[in-house]
Amino acid sequence: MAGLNSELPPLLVTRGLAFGYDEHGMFRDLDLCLRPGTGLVLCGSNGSGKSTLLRLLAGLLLPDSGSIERAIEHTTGEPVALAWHGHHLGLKTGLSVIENLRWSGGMHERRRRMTPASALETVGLDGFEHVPTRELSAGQRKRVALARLLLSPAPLWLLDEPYANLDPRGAQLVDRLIGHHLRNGGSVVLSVHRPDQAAFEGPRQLLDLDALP
Ligand SMILES: Nc1ncnc2c1ncn2[C@@H]1O[C@H](COP(=O)(O)OP(=O)(O)OP(=O)(O)O)[C@@H](O)[C@H]1O
Repeated sequence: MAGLNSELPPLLVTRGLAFGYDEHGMFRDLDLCLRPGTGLVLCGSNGSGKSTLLRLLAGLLLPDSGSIERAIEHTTGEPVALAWHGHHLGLKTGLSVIENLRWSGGMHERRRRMTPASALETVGLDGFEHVPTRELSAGQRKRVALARLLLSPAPLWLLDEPYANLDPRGAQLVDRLIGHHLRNGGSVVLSVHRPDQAAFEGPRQLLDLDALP
C-alpha cells in the first residue's frame, strides 16, 4: 500500500488465504502485506474473526488454502520471530511478577538493553516485582504481559485486543509501546472493536472484518 514503507520488503505476506471452522468459511482470498514499521489494525464485531485471523498469522491454526509467509532473518535463515499477546496471557499465577518475566525470558531470547526490572518500570509496575501474580488485577496482569512483550526481540507483534482491561493511561501505554516498536522497524497486527481505540503513532492499514465479502 502506498506510503506504508513500500520500498522495504514485507515482514508478513498472505496470499489467497482461506479458512473456515465449517463449510460456510470465514475468510477467502485474503491478501495482506505488512511492511516493517507499519501496523495492521483488525476491527470488527464480536465473532467477526479477529482472533481467528491472528491465530492463523501466528501459525496456531492452519489455513484451508493460500499461504502465510514471514520474512527470512538473514543471520539465521529462519522466519523472523513473532511475539504473541492473546486473551489468555499465559502468566504463571503462582510466580511473582519478576519470576514470570525471568521464566519467560529463560524460554526465549531477550531484547538487548532491556531487563525485567526496566520493562516493569516502563509499564508502570515498578514496586510490584515480588507480588504474586495471582494478587494482581486484570489490568495489572495485562501490564505484566506487556512487559514480557517489551523483553521480546521479535520484530513482529500479534496482539489480540491489547487495550482490553486497561484504564486510559494503560491504553496510552499500549499506544506508546506500539509507536516505539514501529519506529524501530517492527510491525504489529492488532485487533480492536473500534478503529479509534488504536491511537498509536505510525502508518497503519485497517481491515474491517465485518466488511469482508
Ligand atoms: N475453535 C472453534 N471452533 C469452531 N468455531 C469457532 C472456534 N473458535 C471460534 N469460532 C467461531 O468463529 C467465529 C469467530 O471467532 P473469533 O474468536 O475469531 O472472533 P473475534 O472477532 O475475535 O470475536 P471477539 O470480538 O468476540 O473476541 C465465531 O463465530 C466463533 O464462534
